[in-house]
Amino acid sequence: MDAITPLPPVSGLVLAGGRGLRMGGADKGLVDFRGRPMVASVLERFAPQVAELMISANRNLDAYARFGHPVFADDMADFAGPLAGLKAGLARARHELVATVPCDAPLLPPDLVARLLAALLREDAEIAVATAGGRSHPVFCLCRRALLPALADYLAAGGRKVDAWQRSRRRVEVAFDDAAEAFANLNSPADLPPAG
Ligand SMILES: Nc1nc2c(ncn2[C@@H]2O[C@H](COP(=O)(O)OP(=O)(O)OP(=O)(O)O)[C@@H](O)[C@H]2O)c(=O)[nH]1
Repeated sequence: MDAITPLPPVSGLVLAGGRGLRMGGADKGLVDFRGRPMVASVLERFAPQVAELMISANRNLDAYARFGHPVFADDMADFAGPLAGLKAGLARARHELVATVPCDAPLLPPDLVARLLAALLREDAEIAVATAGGRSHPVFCLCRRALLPALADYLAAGGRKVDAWQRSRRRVEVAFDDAAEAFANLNSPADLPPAG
C-alpha cells in the first residue's frame, strides 16, 4: 500500500485593505451583500479551506476584528495595493503556505485552496494562481511564505503590480473555467444584488 503524505496546512489571508474607489470609497468588505457584510460570506467559504484565517485591512479594523480572526494594517505608507497586504500576511502567517482571496468575491470556489495546493506541490512552484476564461485572477493565489524577502525587495523598489510580481517568480496557473462566475468581484454599486 502507498504511504499517504498528509497535505501541508495553509494560512488564509483575506485582502480587505483597498480604497474601494469604484465603490464610491466604501470599505468593500463591510458593504452589505445579502444582508450582511460582504467579508462574512468570504470568510464562511474560505474558513473550511485553511488552517488559520487572517484579515488584512486598512480601515475599520475594529469592525473586521468582530469576525474573530487577527486583523492587521499594511506596514507601508498609503495604499500600496494588494502586495502590501500580502507582505504583512506573509510576515504573520503561522504556516509555510499562504492563500489569499479578495474581500469582494463572496462566491469564491469551495475547492479553491485544494486545487491551488495540488498544482503548487505538483510543479514545485512558488506561487499558484487561479485563472478563468483565459484571465488570471492574481489575488486568488497560494504562495510560499519564503517569498517574503523577495516581495519586500520588490515593494521597496516601487513595484506594485501583483500579476507582474507573480510572473517574475516560479508560478503555475490553475484553470477554474468550470467555476468562472465564482471569481466575479463586486467592485461597484452596480455589481451588487438588489437589496431586499
Ligand atoms: N491590504 C491591502 N489590500 C488591498 C490594497 N489595495 C487593494 N487591496 C485589496 O485587494 C483586492 C483587490 O483590490 P481592487 O479591487 O483591485 O482594489 P480596491 O482598492 O479594493 O478597489 P478600487 O479602488 O475600486 O480599485 C481587494 O480585496 C482589496 O481590498 C492595499 O493597499 N492593501
